[in-house]
Amino acid sequence: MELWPGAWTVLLLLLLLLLFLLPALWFYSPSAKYFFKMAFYNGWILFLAVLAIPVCAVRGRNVENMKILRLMLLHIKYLYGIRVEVRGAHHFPPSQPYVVVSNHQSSLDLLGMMEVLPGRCVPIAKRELLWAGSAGLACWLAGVIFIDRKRTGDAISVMSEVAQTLLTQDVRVWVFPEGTRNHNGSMLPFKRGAFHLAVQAQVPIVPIVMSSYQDFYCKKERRFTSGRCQVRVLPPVPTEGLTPDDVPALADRVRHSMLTIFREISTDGRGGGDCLKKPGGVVEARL
Ligand SMILES: CCCCCCCCCCCCCC(=O)SCCNC(=O)CCNC(=O)[C@H](O)C(C)(C)COP(=O)(O)OP(=O)(O)OC[C@H]1O[C@@H](n2cnc3c(N)ncnc32)[C@H](O)[C@@H]1OP(=O)(O)O
Ligand SMILES: CCCCCCCC/C=C\CCCCCCCC(=O)OC[C@@H](O)COP(=O)(O)O
Repeated sequence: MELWPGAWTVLLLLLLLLLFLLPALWFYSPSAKYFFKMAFYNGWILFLAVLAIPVCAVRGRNVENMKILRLMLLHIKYLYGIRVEVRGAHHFPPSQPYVVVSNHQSSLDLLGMMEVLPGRCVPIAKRELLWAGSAGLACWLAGVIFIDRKRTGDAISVMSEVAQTLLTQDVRVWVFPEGTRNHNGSMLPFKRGAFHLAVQAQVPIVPIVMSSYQDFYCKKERRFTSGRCQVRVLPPVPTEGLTPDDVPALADRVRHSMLTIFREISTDGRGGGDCLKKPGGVVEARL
């Protein structure tokens, strides 16, 4: 293919511009740095998923594949300088099915989740994640359970099937009972699916709390630095003998204990409040 003679000069100039512009943006614009870091986070996960897919595919769709995804993602915390400190891991029941419930601040939760993910444990995820390119396929191969949040009836019947699978195939599930990402420094009201699931299967609930990221990450402020996060595993909550009527009180009790721990371990100096800085530099606290 013949290129117009000036084209090389233009290409060279563009390349030089990129070489200077990108580092300049990185160093002088915290917002640009935030975008690069988030773009790399997603891009890197998509790339790792491409590597994981053939390895998982030869084993077929299997919860054991979650181990492969976990191993592949464990190093990401080092790339971002995030120290993940795990406490209470001894609370995981050693060999029985259970339902893990944890707070959901951002897609960075994947880091804390992979740090403590027990064997044969699969997350319940929104159906849209299935279409996230290679990551969606890798999740499917690892047995991630997808629910359609727009169809309550369907989501509930999937959860009821899961209650059976928990017992027959000895698996554990990880649910984010807030049902969506929430970075407002507190926890949204809990949806009850996870608790119905645990009561139906009569298995314990293991609550896990990840401390606030607001020290090092704030989407609204476009701030993403290195930092520290504590992942606390709480003692299992038994559900034997409980009936569907007990679910609302059970969900409230678990949420209350998680919120107490969340406030205790979140050392962001903002009281766990909203990280959004008002124009005057005042931090708005919304508990
Ligand atoms: C290398 C590559 C790696 C890639 C990454 C790998 C890792 C990937 C990690 C991915 C992480 C991804 C993370 C993510 O994607 S997080 C987003 C998806 N997860 C969730 O949404 C989970 C939490 N949601 C729920 O539990 C909801 O309740 C569901 C979804 C079930 C329905 O929600 P919906 O909003 O539609 O309705 P509602 O909550 O108002 O409920 C309506 C009524 O039904 C009752 N009800 C509920 N359930 C049951 C039940 N089972 N049996 C009997 N009844 C049940 C309920 O009590 C209520 O009644 P009442 O109480 O008002 O009378
Ligand atoms: C060819 C198509 C390419 C599509 C590219 C899509 C880019 C996605 C890239 C990487 C995927 C990273 C997987 C991270 C998983 C994080 C799970 C997560 O945090 O899901 C959000 C969900 O809990 C709640 O969602 P909402 O807050 O309700 O919203």
